[in-house]
This record gives sequence, structure tokens and C-alpha cells, in this order.
Amino acid sequence: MANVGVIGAGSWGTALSVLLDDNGHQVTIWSIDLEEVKMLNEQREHAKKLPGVKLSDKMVITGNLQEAIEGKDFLVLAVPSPFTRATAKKMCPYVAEGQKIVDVAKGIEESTLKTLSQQIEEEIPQADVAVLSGPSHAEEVGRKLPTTCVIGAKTKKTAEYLQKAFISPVFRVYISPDILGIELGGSLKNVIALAAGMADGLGYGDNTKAALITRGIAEIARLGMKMGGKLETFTGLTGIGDLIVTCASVHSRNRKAGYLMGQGKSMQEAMDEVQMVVEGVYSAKAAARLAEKYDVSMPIVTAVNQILFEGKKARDAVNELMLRESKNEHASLPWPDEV
Ligand SMILES: NC(=O)C1=CN([C@@H]2O[C@H](COP(=O)(O)OP(=O)(O)OC[C@H]3O[C@@H](n4cnc5c(N)ncnc54)[C@H](O)[C@@H]3O)[C@@H](O)[C@H]2O)C=CC1
Ligand SMILES: O=C(CO)COP(=O)(O)O
Repeated sequence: MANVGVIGAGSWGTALSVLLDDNGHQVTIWSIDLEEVKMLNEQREHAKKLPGVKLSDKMVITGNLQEAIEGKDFLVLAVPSPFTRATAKKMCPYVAEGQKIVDVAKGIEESTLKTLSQQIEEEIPQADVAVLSGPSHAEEVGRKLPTTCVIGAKTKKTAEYLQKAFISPVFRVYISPDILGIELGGSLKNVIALAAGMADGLGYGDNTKAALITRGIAEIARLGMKMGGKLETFTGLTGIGDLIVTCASVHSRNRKAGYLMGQGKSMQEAMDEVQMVVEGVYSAKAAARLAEKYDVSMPIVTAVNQILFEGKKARDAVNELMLRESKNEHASLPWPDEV
């Protein structure tokens, strides 16, 4: 049994708190929002974000950050990515030397192009930072449906410790040393999922969706490998696995926002309607800037940026993608008659 502090009480922080509580750990969950703290304490359920998922009486819910951090065996950082750096800065004074922090959010900081674990390490240098990612919607984890994830950590010892803490008969956890690949896959897939949602909103079919998923992972892997991520990661749970679920699931916030935009809503209208964080909107510009910096072709990411920020119509963007110059599927494969 471990003492765990979960920082952030949105749908993912709440679902993981319930999982860890079911695993026998003592969980303290913190929210910046005192109304949310009061509501969770009174109702023992996040009715708006995770209806039907009960929080046990044993779980402590607090608005006091120090109480959620001090003396905990490990921390789970579950705030949406736009708040990661500011939250980490506030956490720093209470974090002990070597205290483990598992980041479970997915995003890239637009101004610095840093991943979330890199930001946390900058703000809390004394922490042992790890990540958890994979195809895992909170709504299904909350209902205890079989789910798989990956813990990325700097040492096998930390990875195995966290694997043991999270793993359960309904939540199978693998471990990996490729933190960068895991984080890039997790954040870039959200941008592609916006495009998949737009295709659904436009009334396109399964062929279109399969094309976006397959060409999408090709873009993610091209950039990710140039940045130092590993091919195996992009073909694994935190790469193609998470891309598939986010492009296909009725639970996906990114797919839903894209769907609404495909139906003609503005980016802001779509985000307001989803009412939970749409990370792809925050990571889209960073993805385009990384593509430029590393000189990698990312046509779907470029098209999503044009739709989000330059007023291009989704239908026109799809037409342009279809009419790009003809290509080999894999530029690296040699032709026997050309070698
Ligand atoms: N919801 C899901 O199924 C999954 C979400 N994730 C990732 O986890 C992260 C969180 O996602 P969700 O929980 O779905 O988002 P959410 O939109 O439900 O989270 C909102 C919560 O963030 C906290 N918050 C709001 N403003 C804040 C601020 N200024 N400072 C600190 N905390 C603040 C509050 O507790 C609020 O309830 C995202 O990066 C998402 O991509 C990853 C896997 C699954
Ligand atoms: O990362 C996720 C599932 O693994 C959540 O995706 P959405 O934010 O699109 O719901």
C-alpha cells in the first residue's frame, strides 16, 4: 500500500484516483477549484465529468496542495497541459528529494516546445519524473473496462515500482525507457484526432478515417524519431494504440471537437461545447513548429493548423491533402529497377 497524491481532479485525475484506491492505496486528490473540492467531498462523484463513478469514503479530497504532496510515496500530475508548468512551480516547495511524480497529461508547451516531463523537471529539479500514457479513456477506466497503458521512467527501478502500483486485473501496465517517444506520441495524436473528428463531421467514411490514422502515425513517427523517440514506441500502445482510440472513440474530446468543427462550428464554439480540455488545439501550433524545426513533412498537422488558426474550411483542406503530388508510400523502400 502506498500513499498517493493526485494533483488535478478532472476526468482523468478522478478515474486514476478510483483505480489507485481500488488497488488498496491511500489516495489524496487535490484540485485548484474549491467548488470542485466541495462538490467531490459532498457527492463522492464527479457527476459532470465522470458520472456513475463513485469515490470511496477512504479517499481524501483537498484544496490544500501541501497536504496532497508531503509524505506521499508518489504523486500523479493530472492537470491539463496548459496548467502543467504553473502547477509544478506551485508544487516545488513541498516536493521531497527524489519524490516520484507521474505525469498523465498529454501536451507540448507552445512557447518552448518542451514536453510535459521536461517542464516538470525544470520546475521541480529534485523530483523523479515519470509518465503514464496509452489508449485509456477515463470513462472506460472508471467503468473498470480492460485497458492497457505504459509507464515511462528514467530507471527500471522506478518504472517497476509504478507498474506495481497501477497494475490491476482491468488495467494492464507495461514499462518503457522511451519517455520522449511516449510523450510525443501522446500529444501529437491529439492533433491527428482533431482531423479524424473533422472528417466524421464532414460525413466522410471509414476509408478516410483509416487513411488519417495510418498517415497520421507516419507523420508522428517521422518527427518523433528525428527528435530521438524510438520506432517501437510509435508502433506501440502509446503511439498507434492511442491514436486509434482517440480517432475512433465516442469518448474522445479531440475527436468530438473536430467533429463539431467539421459540422461548421468555430474552434471556440467546439471547445465550449466539449467542456473538457481539448489538448490537440494547444499542441497543434507546437507540432507545426517542431515539424519546421526538424525539417519533417507533416501535411495533416499543417492542414489542422490552417483550419484552426487561418480560417481554412475543413473540406478544402481534405481536398488539398488528396491532391498533393503523387508519392511512394515509403520513400525509404528501393525500387528493383532503380538500384
Ligand atoms: N480524460 C481522459 O480520458 C484522459 C485524459 N488524459 C489527459 O489528461 C489531462 C487532463 O485531462 P482531463 O482530466 O480529461 O481534463 P479535464 O478538462 O477534465 O480537467 C479539468 C480539471 O483540471 C483542473 N484545473 C482546471 N483549471 C486548472 C488550473 N488553472 N490549474 C490547475 N488545475 C486546473 C481541475 O481539477 C479541473 O476539473 C489532459 O492532458 C488529457 O489529455 C489522458 C488520458 C485520458
Ligand atoms: O488521451 C486520451 C485517451 O487515451 C484522451 O483523449 P481525448 O482527450 O481526445 O479524450
